Amino acid sequence: MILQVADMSFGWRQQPIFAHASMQIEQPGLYGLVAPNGAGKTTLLNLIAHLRTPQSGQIMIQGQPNSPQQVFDQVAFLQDNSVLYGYLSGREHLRFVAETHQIPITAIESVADQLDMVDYLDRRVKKYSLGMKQRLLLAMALLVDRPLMLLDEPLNGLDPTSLSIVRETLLDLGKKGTTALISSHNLDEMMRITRDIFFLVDHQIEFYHLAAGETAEARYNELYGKRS
Ligand SMILES: Nc1ncnc2c1ncn2[C@@H]1O[C@H](COP(=O)(O)OP(=O)(O)OP(=O)(O)O)[C@@H](O)[C@H]1O
Repeated sequence: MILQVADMSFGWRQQPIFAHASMQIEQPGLYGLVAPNGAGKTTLLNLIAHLRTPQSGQIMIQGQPNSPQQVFDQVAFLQDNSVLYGYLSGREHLRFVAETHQIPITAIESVADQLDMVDYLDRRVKKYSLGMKQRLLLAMALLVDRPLMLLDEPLNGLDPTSLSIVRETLLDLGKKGTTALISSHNLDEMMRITRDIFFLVDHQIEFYHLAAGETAEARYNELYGKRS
């Protein structure tokens, strides 16, 4: 089992987010994570990555509890751009990631090339646009190259060209047997990446495979109220 969340509950003081929720990923591949704003997508990714602790229940990665060591060994996490340092360049971020994970510095060039970032790699991040930051965050996750990738809104703020670069990158990851859990509000783009989607509904995590002809938007509207 690649990822197992079992009977997990987590909430803030007045607000339950998960109540005895469970999820499983048995097969490698790309999986979507979809829910309305504030439902708990980022919280779920933080719980899996051990940045938050559930009040009850278990989270297992590759059959082991999600200890900090297990997360370090098995998981690459693309968080939001608040984890970036404005006064450092993209290359400095990638160097730092490579050093802490004992990855050869030469891997930086190929990741930067793959995401078409070479032109701005030496500029300070405070001068980056939102889309440039998104590509740097994805580059950092790709460099770490773990069997399980947690990608929090990797499609956010991308122009059509960047979107197609990122889409191809994610599809390649899926082909090489990496597992990625990808949150997004961009349902059309999500469907081009995967038809296997986890939806957060009533404090539970529901898996759904979109059948041929079915759209993520129709499923979303069915689950969250609006009728099309
Ligand atoms: N540190 C915190 N303290 C209290 N409540 C929090 C905290 N962080 C998040 N929340 C609340 O937890 C809920 C889930 O937040 P989360 O960021 O996981 O949602 P999300 O599904 O990722 O939302 P979005 O689509 O807007 O990114 C929200 O209602 C939010 O207000």
